[in-house]
Amino acid sequence: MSLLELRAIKKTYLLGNSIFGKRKTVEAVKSVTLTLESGVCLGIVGESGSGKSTLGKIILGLEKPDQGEVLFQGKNLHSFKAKELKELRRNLQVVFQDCYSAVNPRLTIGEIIAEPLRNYERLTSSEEQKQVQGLLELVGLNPEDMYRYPSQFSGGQLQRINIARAIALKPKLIILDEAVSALDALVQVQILNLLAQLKEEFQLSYLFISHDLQAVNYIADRLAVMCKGEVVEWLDDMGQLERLEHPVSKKLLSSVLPQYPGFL
Ligand SMILES: Nc1ncnc2c1ncn2[C@@H]1O[C@H](COP(=O)(O)OP(=O)(O)OP(=O)(O)O)[C@@H](O)[C@H]1O
Repeated sequence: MSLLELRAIKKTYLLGNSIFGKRKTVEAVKSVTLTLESGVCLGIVGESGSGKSTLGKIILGLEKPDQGEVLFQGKNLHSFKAKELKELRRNLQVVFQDCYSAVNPRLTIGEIIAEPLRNYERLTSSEEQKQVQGLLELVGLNPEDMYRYPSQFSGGQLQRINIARAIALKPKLIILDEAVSALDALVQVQILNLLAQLKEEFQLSYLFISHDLQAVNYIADRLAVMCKGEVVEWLDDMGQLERLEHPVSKKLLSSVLPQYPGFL
């Protein structure tokens, strides 16, 4: 059984009225079917507006698809009862691009990382402190950082804190939505290395959403290329990047393989 399965997902947004009074719509996701196996990092790449984030929001339950099904461990997400939904949230975490707005500036780092632990586990304060400090070390930060505030950290450090919070409950799947896109190149590589190491250590699965094929290529095991709401190409093996054929794939490829005779 796949960890995650999307079956013919469709999502259309209603926009404002056109000048003729008809409601305009945008088909953000047209008919997406894909599967993600346990322990795998699936990269979803595509240009801006191709529907990547909408897909992520649908999996997270932040948006409801107009048609289609999302199955998590074989079960339709939209049929989940309250208790199952709580369990799903434990197993399904997310790290967004904007590391600053993802944290409450008035809370200490310790409180931020402890939040999922407080929601799901009954720990004594010394157990909680030990876990938070362990998580900080795991993401390459200092245990003493738990007493500091978000404004005292760089973007890369804050993204490490967001990752620590995301792995606190040892989820099965983490959606990484442009999670390294706002960071400097060197910091991006450091965070990608950290994500790869955590994936191995905790057998995590990732859905790595990005417009940057270079970053996707660094971490993903498999690849889905999206264009105008559809998956237009699929790779089971990242070693076969040169085989990509769709014009959008070729355009994205030129950033990874500069010698590629594509759309430089
Ligand atoms: N809440 C919304 N209301 C109306 N249109 C939306 C909404 N969210 C997304 N869209 C539209 O749906 C399409 C897909 O957007 P989406 O954000 O999923 O793409 P994306 O590939 O993630 O791009 P980006 O990386 O720029 O966010 C776009 O045309 C976008 O304008």
